[in-house]
Amino acid sequence: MAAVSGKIFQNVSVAQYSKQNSQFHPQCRRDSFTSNLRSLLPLKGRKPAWNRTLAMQLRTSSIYQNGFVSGGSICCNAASSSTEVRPLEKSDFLKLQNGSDIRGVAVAGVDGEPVTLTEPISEAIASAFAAWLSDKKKGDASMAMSVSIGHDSRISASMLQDAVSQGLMSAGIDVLHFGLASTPAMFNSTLTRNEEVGCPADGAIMITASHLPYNRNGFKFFTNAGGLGKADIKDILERASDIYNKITDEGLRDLQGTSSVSVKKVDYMAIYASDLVHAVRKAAGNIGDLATPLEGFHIVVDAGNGAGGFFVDKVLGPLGAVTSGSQFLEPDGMFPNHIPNPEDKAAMTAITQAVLNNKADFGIIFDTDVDRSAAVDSTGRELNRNRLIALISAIILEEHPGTTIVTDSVTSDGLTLFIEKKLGGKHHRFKRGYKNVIDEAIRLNSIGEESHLAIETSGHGALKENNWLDDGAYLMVKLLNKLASARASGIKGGSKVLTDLVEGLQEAAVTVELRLKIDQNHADLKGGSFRDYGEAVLKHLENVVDSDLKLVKAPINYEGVRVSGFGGWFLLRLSLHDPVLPLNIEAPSNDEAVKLALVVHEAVRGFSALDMSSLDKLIHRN
Ligand SMILES: O=P(O)(O)OC[C@H]1O[C@H](O)[C@H](O)[C@@H](O)[C@@H]1O
Repeated sequence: MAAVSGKIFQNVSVAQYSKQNSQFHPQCRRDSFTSNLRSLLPLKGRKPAWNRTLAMQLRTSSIYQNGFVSGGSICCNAASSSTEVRPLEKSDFLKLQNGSDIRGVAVAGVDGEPVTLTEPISEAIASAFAAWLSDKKKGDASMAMSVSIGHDSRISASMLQDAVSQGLMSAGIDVLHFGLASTPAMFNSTLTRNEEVGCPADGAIMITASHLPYNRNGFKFFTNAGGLGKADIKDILERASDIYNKITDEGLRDLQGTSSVSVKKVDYMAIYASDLVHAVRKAAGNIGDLATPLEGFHIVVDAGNGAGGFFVDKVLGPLGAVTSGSQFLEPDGMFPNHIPNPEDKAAMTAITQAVLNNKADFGIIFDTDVDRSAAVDSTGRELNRNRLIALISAIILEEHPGTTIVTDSVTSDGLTLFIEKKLGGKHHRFKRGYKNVIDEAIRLNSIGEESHLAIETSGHGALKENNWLDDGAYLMVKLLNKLASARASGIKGGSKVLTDLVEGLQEAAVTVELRLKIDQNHADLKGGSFRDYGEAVLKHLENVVDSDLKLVKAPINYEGVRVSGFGGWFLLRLSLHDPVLPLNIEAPSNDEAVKLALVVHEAVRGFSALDMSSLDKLIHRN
């Protein structure tokens, strides 16, 4: 059963898709594949988990069934049960690492994007996580361990959830299925004590590729110590490669044994959301109507068809807010309305328009898996990027005077002035990457420098009071707290109470972000890595800047080359993941922006593997 022109038909069985399969490797005998994993894994004194009946139950209990769009454009990567798995190189697994996440192509049909995140690979990754977790916990060998699994709205979610469940069960791990969930809720499930639902889980896996296109997917892993870091992800991928290849080397054996692990469906989002509701009620204090402190506020939410729709019925509704005009709340992994990404212009325009059309007091937008967010005030002013950081900083610095705010590297000079001069805090501009800023804030605290907020211009933000959970919903709760407490104290004016908090933030007239691609196949790289090449570009730029009296290199800088001049600044750095040098420029006018762009252009034009077209365009457009 196929779907047509962009629509996905649901309730389609996996078996029906077996012909539309992976380009990355042939289909596999997944049942046998799974059974063979067991010989490589710590079974914790349990019997092997997998059997065909359980597989069927898992498949039919999935919220989203695998599906595809006809016309050769989209199909899910469902494995058939008839062909064998071909061994893969370790490097194939390591290519799936994206900083502290795993990301790959899970849906076939996009030209030039072969499937890399197949069911057996995902199973092996989940089994490797189980082994990693078992090593970390170093507990009693007979101790039962559990892992929660959640996913965003992607069309490959169900397929990957099944594969991941199998990988965990093969390792004797009890599985908690949360279904559609947010990334922060998954981390939360490793912290929350709730015996009824089996929490805290020993580990959590979120199936998501954040805002990336529909054909991608990936995994984020958590324990109660937080999200796994780069080194752990590399370790897991290496283990996964061994598991995967050992099985294919040894051939496939028949499944034996019975299941002694449990698979439980849990409505964890209800538990997580009620904690958010409680936080806002608490912030409203003992004044006014405690149960519905947002009564009288009209708040619209744009979930971008990701996992954030729960915020309307499970958070804002119980708090008494009017939410009419909220949009794109239904999960739809084709993201038909806009990219669920608060950094995306079209997405911000959509929520701004919704606020204005509905004459709402406030607007909230989430990314696909709700670890990022942004807001819009009643006048349609976007509260994102530097403004959102300024706003949350103002709230945190009221609560913790003088504290250090850790941000990513592309934050503005105006933000530093605002945090340090207006709010009396300290701005620690660190590196790009949400995990980098969170880890840095934790490190600062550990050496005696108090920090309560780690936040990126991307909309990722984590607070000490919230266990350094990187949570877009909790960031918005901090803003709702302000609205609720203002109302409780009789202050009128809707979201003005928030807009007032960023009064005095200096903002550049011109803000530019370009991404200069490095051609990895270019002869200039001489077979070396794009990272080495990018570093060479940056070193050269630094030398040029050092010899130019009009330019001042940032005295403290943790990433790339950041330079002040012509009343503005620029930062050229290496992308965390891609063969790209992102260039950020902020300037008081177009002319000044072009002068800064020219500095970069002149310095790096000899590097012919670098795609300068966007820089050329900027210079010649003005
Ligand atoms: O270095 P870039 O390519 O700009 O990517 C940087 C971004 O990468 C990922 O999306 C991370 O989740 C973000 O925290 C980070 O800001």
